[in-house]
Order: sequence, then structure tokens, then C-alpha cells
Amino acid sequence: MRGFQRTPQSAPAPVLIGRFQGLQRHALVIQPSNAPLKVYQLARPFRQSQRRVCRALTVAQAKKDYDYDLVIIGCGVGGHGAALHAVECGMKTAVVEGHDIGGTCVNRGCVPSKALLAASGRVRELQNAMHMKALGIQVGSVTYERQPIADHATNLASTIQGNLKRSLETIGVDILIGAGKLVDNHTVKYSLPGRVDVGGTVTARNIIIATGSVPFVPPGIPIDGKTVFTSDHALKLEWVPNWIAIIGSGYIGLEFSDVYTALGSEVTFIEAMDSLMPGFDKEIAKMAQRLLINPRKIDYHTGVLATKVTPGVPGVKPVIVELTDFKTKKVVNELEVDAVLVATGRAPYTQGLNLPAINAEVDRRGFVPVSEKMEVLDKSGKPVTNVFCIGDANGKYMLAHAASAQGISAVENMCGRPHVLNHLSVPAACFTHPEVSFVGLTEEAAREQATKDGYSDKVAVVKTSFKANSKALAEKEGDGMAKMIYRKDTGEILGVHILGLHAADLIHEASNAVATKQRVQDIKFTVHAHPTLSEVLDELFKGAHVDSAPSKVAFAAQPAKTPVTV
Ligand SMILES: Cc1cc2nc3c(=O)[nH]c(=O)nc-3n(C[C@H](O)[C@H](O)[C@H](O)COP(=O)(O)OP(=O)(O)OC[C@H]3O[C@@H](n4cnc5c(N)ncnc54)[C@H](O)[C@@H]3O)c2cc1C
Ligand SMILES: NC(=O)c1ccc[n+]([C@@H]2O[C@H](COP(=O)([O-])OP(=O)(O)OC[C@H]3O[C@@H](n4cnc5c(N)ncnc54)[C@H](O)[C@@H]3O)[C@@H](O)[C@H]2O)c1
Repeated sequence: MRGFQRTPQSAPAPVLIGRFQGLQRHALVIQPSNAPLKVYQLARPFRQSQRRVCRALTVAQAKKDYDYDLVIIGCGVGGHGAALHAVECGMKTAVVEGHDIGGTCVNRGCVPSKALLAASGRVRELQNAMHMKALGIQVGSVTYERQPIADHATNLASTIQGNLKRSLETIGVDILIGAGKLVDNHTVKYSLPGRVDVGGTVTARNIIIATGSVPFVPPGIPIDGKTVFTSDHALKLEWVPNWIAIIGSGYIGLEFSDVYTALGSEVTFIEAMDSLMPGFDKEIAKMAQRLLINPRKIDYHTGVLATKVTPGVPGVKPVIVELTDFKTKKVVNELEVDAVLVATGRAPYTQGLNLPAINAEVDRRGFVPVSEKMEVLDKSGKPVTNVFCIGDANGKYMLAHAASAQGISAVENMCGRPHVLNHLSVPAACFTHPEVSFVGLTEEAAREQATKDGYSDKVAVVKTSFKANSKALAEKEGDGMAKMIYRKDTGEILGVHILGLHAADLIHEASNAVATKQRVQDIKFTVHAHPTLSEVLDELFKGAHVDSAPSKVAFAAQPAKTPVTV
């Protein structure tokens, strides 16, 4: 190491400080902050006189204070996303997984539920003779087989789980099997009950907690897995009840109401709040009720809690559900149904983590408190050095892609490149038929925020209908709307909400615009192919009235023109 120049630890980006003798293209790089010294392979030979920022491939670790640069406890999509990014940043990485790679999303969430929605959605479409006839198609009687649909979901989950595992192994991430427990802020112990052959202790410069969540079941509701169950059981589609009560009309409730009604069930929603879909923009929820609830075999009780559920026996004894008024707390009704799906949210899974070892504890709802940089906060609210928490376990935004984005953000921060994820730019979607999607604030929240911050007169809303879109009409899918809430003085996008065909795919133009801080007055000059559903957003952008002039970006010079010979 003779002749190496030392650079301060606080340098903003990795800095090259010397090269190994005889290795023309290898050099020692000091990473800012707390990341370790590394040997990198350089894109170009290094000249001693130059100190350069290195953007090259990692070859090996130069200093070995710890077994790993990063150990991630939990390998759901959050842990997986963090591991991929860590390796890209040159970190020697291991994941500790106590149950199944891919976690909730791959095994008991996004993936199998989308498989069920895809199959049942086809059944619904093909059974809709009016819709088919409008396209000039006649279909005979359409039936389905439950088991192959269930198998499709199970097989897809197992394929994606395998893909995820291979993607980690290929890039050299060690997969340590066992439930991880913190010993201190650099040490993780892992073990599996009843398995003496599995387990150990590893040290790491940084640790990420990514232990996810499990279904939340309110008190008074015993889960028997047969007649009273959560999404964990429902995804196996072991039977299709004639009448199912769904407690909760959030994402899980809505998506399963779509699946069950397509497969022939009648659904009764039990929702604690005064209206269905309380977490969504009110206008969108109202239209969703018109498209996704009213025309289907669905009824609902709002403003009530399911306070007591007595399991039944399939085909023999009904399930009894006691309903209590949310406000008066008086029992108001009793239902008899074939089955009950409990979809009342998810609880963080932090059991056995031993947070006191790092002087931290969960908050009153059980989530691990974190800073905006995803650092775990200790009991006094200060960041615990080198320990981060991402995904459902911190409760900031319980979505798969949010978990993964938080993982990337945490890795950036541990590499000394300060990063804060803008959660208002994270899109969300509910994969019903048609889909619902959004990014940013609801109109209600945006107006409330504007009143608080003194710009309520500047908030504007623009709307458009799928009925004005040629592609949607070609598909005979004109039901739906999109709305954008924005600031008419600055052109800032505050929220975009879409209900309609492929809404989940369409939202990304808006979410990317929010993430990159594009203004409406600029985006309205972008061009959308015709005829496409993306023109729904184009309509929104063009329909908005902003007081500010477009920036120069929208009128940037074109590449030099080739002279035209006349
Ligand atoms: C039915 C359903 C459908 C969903 N659909 C969508 C969707 O379409 N889109 C979307 O964005 N989100 C969806 N979600 C939400 C999404 O699944 C979660 O937000 C996401 O899985 C969170 O990722 P995570 O990595 O934080 O946690 P998880 O996926 O829960 O993974 C945590 C992992 O940590 C492991 N673990 C826990 N404790 C330990 C320990 N001590 N040691 C070692 N390992 C441990 C667990 O075994 C698990 O594998 C859905 C959820 C459900 C239930
Ligand atoms: N497409 C997706 O992205 C997707 C799909 C499924 C799940 N998820 C994620 O999974 C998480 C869990 O979903 P979820 O639908 O269970 O939760 P949710 O928070 O979306 O909805 C729960 C609903 O249950 C109601 N509720 C709660 N307790 C009740 C009670 N005792 N009686 C009656 N109603 C009650 C709430 O008012 C709320 O409307 C969500 O945070 C979501 O982010 C996402």
C-alpha cells in the first residue's frame, strides 16, 4: 500500500487513491462514509498523477473487517432489490431468509394474486356475452376448472421464486438459511428451530432489516383456514364459496371480490369506514363502486366492524359474523355466510429480531421506526449506525416496489451518497377489472395540504374519460376516468388517479414525471402514439391550464438537420 494518497472519509463519491503494483487496470478506491476499501477494475489505466472518481467493476475486497459489507435479514422483494443494488455497488452481500425466498409478494401476495386475477378476469370477459357480441364474437357457454386456476397461481409463484434465487446466486450473494436475530449493529445470528445443521453467526459492516409483514387479524376472529381465512389461504383457491363475506374493502378485499365474483361467488363487503375503498380518491372510489361493485353480485355494510366470527363447516354449517356499529359500538347485525375472508390490513413481522440489542424498539403499531434515509431509529429517535430497515416492516408504504426502492435507497445511503426516496412518486395499483391506479395525493389530501401551506387557490383538477380514447373504444372498454391534481401557478403534479383499462401500466408516465419533477407545462409538449391508451394521460396534460411558461427543456434544440437538397 506504499505511495497511496489518503482522501477524507467524507468525500462525496468513491475516490481513487492508488493502484496495485503490476495491475495496470486495478486500483484501490476509498469509498466515502462507512463503506469499505475496495479493489476496482478500472475502465481506463490509472495515472498516478490523477485522482479520479471511479466508475468501474468491483473485483475484490481489500479490507476484511467483517464477513460481509451487507447482511440483509429477510429476502422478500425488498431484501432482493437491496441485494441486487448492493452487489452493483461492489458490496459483498448475504441474505438471511427464514422461510421462503421472495417473501409475501412472490409466494403469498402480488404474484399468485395476479395469476388468479388473470384467469378469473378471462372467465368474466368471455362470459360477458354482451361485450363479446359488441365485438362481433359469439361464445358458447364458458366454464372453468378451479384446480387448474389454483395450479396456475402456485406454479407461477414457484417459478418466480426460483428465478429470484438464481438471480442472487448468479451474482454471488450468499443465501443463509435461518431466522436472523441481531446481536449488535454489526452481527447477525441465524438459526432454524429443530435444525442443528443450519445456522451460524455473521458479521457485516451494514445490516438491513427486511422482514416484511403478515396478515393482520382483528380480535374476535378465529382463523380456521377453511371457512374463515386470510389471503394466505385464499390464494390457494381450495374452494369457491357460494357466498363469501370480505372484511375490509382495501386492496386485498377489492382484488379478491374481482376474483370471486368472476368465478361465481356472491360477495358481501364489511367495511369499518363510512364508504367502500376509504383509502382511495373519493371520486375514483365512487366511480369504482359504479363499475366494480354495483353491477356485480356484491352487497356491502359500511360503518361496521366484524367483531365476532364463528367458523362453520363447508357445505354443512354457515359462518356467523357479528357486526358492530363503528361509532356507537352497538351490535347491529348478524350475517350467515359460507366463508369469510379477512382483509383488514397487514401487521409488521419483527418477531425474534432482538431490536433491544441495538437500543431500538418497535412503535405502537409494531413497525420499526426509520429516518427518511431508512436508518433504524433508536429509542431516543437517533439513527442507529449501520442498521437500516426497509419494506413492510417499517410501514412507510406497504407495496412490493416501494420495499425494493427503499432497499436501493438504503444501499445508496450506506455508500455515502445521501438518498431520500420520494414516497409521493411511488405508484400504486389495484388489479381489478378494470384496474385502479394512482400516484401522489388524493384530491382531498392535496386540498388539505394546500390549505395548510397557504396555496389552496392554486390547486386545480383536470379530468378525462376513457370514452374519449379511440383505443379504449376499439376494445369496447370505454368505462373509466383519469384525473390529475396540480398547481396551476407552478405546474407541479400533486396526484394522478386512473380507473380504466390497463390503469396499472398507464400510471408510470405520471409517477416518473413526479419523481423527476417534470412540470405539466413541459409534459404537455411530449408526443403520444395514436391510438394508444397513453393518450388518456396526454389528454390530462394538454387539458391542464398552468400560469407558468414552459421551461426551455420543452423547446430544446433539435439535433442538427441534414441539409435538404431541392
Ligand atoms: C394478497 C396480496 C397481494 C399483494 N399484491 C401486491 C401487488 O400487486 N403489488 C404490490 O406492490 N404489492 C402487493 N402486495 C404487498 C407486497 O406483497 C408487500 O408490500 C411486499 O411483499 C413487502 O416486501 P418486503 O420485502 O418488505 O416483505 P416480505 O415480502 O413480507 O418479505 C419478508 C421476508 O422476510 C422473511 N423473514 C421475516 N423475519 C425473518 C427473520 N427474522 N430472519 C430471516 N428472514 C425473515 C420472511 O420469511 C419473508 O420472506 C400484496 C400483498 C398481499 C398479501
Ligand atoms: N395491488 C396491490 O398493490 C396490493 C394488493 C393487495 C395488497 N396490497 C398491500 O397489502 C396491504 C394489505 O391489504 P389490505 O387490503 O388487507 O389492507 P388495506 O389497508 O388496503 O385495507 C383494509 C381495509 O379494511 C378495513 N378494516 C380494517 N379493520 C376492519 C374491521 N375490523 N372491520 C371492517 N373493516 C375493517 C379498513 O378500513 C380498510 O378499508 C396493503 O397495505 C396493500 O398495500 C397491495
